[in-house]
Amino acid sequence: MDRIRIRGGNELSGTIPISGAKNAALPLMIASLLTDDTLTLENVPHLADVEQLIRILGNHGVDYSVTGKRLRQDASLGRTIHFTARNIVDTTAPYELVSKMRASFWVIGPLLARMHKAKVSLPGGCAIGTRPVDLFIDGLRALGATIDIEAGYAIAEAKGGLVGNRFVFPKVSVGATHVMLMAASLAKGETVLENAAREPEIADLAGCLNAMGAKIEGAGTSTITIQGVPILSGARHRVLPDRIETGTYAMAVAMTGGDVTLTGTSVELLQTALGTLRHAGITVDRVEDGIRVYRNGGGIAPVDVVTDPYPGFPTDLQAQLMALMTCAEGTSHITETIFENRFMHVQELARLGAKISLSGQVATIEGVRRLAGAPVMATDLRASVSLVIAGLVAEGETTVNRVYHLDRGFERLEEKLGACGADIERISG
Ligand SMILES: CC(=O)N[C@H]1[C@@H](OP(=O)(O)OP(=O)(O)OC[C@H]2O[C@@H](n3ccc(=O)[nH]c3=O)[C@H](O)[C@@H]2O)O[C@H](CO)[C@@H](O)[C@@H]1O
Ligand SMILES: C=C(OP(=O)(O)O)C(=O)O
Repeated sequence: MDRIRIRGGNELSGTIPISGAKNAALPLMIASLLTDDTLTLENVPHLADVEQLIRILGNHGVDYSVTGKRLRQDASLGRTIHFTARNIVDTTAPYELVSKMRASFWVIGPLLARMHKAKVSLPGGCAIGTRPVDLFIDGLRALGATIDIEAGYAIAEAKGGLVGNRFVFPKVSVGATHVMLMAASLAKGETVLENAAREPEIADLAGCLNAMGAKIEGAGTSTITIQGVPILSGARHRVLPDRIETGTYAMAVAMTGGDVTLTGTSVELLQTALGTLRHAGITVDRVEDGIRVYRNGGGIAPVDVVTDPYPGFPTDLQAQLMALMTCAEGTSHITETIFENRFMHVQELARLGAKISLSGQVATIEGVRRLAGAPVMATDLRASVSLVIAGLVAEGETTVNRVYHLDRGFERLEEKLGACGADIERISG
């Protein structure tokens, strides 16, 4: 199993190219199931989750081909992948494939819409909470599907096809909003989604679906209206930049000090998180094609943050912010409101000398003068990268084990950080 070894103490300076967003690429790839034409996606990141979803889609009959690989020697590769679901050969998404990744459950939407049936294993993904699927089921039922849960599978049918309806999400859900967008695009008549997720990845999917011929208005707001169409065509769409990767590297620079420009990304995608960094005393500037982040000399000020659905502070940056706050000059509080079990990095950060106490969903972080390197274990995707951030300033050597979590969501992390001066390497085997 690969490990990442870091020797802490180096400032970061230089340029980090930001990849396409994992959490946009996944639903966009799944949207290829909605048409027998070719959906071409540009700027697709090279990640374990993307490769796994290619396997899942392949099982349903989606062919793919890759172009635009390794055009440049820097890390901003952004592959172009062409997906064609000429015939859906299987409407079952088996446990062996789906259990590895939460988003794979989302195939239920397009399969139901196009094939009027689907049998999909209940999902896996990061163990950050119970992560039920009730909202998906209630939403699809509102569009006329019958759904039973049997032996770990959701078995769904929509004889005669899905029919548009009004659906009010009782709770904001990114995944359920993605699925309802895809399903309603091929339903008969109008669907109105209320209390929909507003994440940029939702608007990205809607933009792609509209390019395929869907009629969606309001994506990016909490009310989305979809006029169903009988058929969708192919399209070409560029995956939006990864705001979580952007925020992660911004926090890494905040942690080490130095001066880094994050390219191919935009401040608009993560205003709240960048605002938090400014409160912490970090300078964040909009520059052409990206964001410049620097901290020269000054300390890190403590902050109080609550995670929230977009446009709030993202739960996917909570662990990274906590790593940063371990070195703040004072006490910070971070409240996690999205997932009930997303503090697994706390005990690993403590191995490096962090002082963090937990009370329910609130973490209190008392800044310390120094962290010291140690072996640590990645427990989930964002938790793993928080350990890398801490390792960048910890004195001595930090080894992050179970790097496969990192590979789900960070493209060429050690290369990107290494190019900016970090002493970081991957140890294979
Ligand atoms: C691949 C992807 O894009 N993953 C992101 C997506 O996950 P995901 O789409 O799984 O997250 P959701 O927005 O659905 O989850 C939000 C909350 O709703 C709950 N819930 C969700 C569905 C449901 O049927 N019932 C229910 O109770 C969840 O347990 C959680 O407490 O959004 C999360 C919240 O921004 C991010 O952390 C994940 O990185
Ligand atoms: C939690 C995440 O992913 P997933 O929803 O696929 O588990 C994440 O991207 O941080």
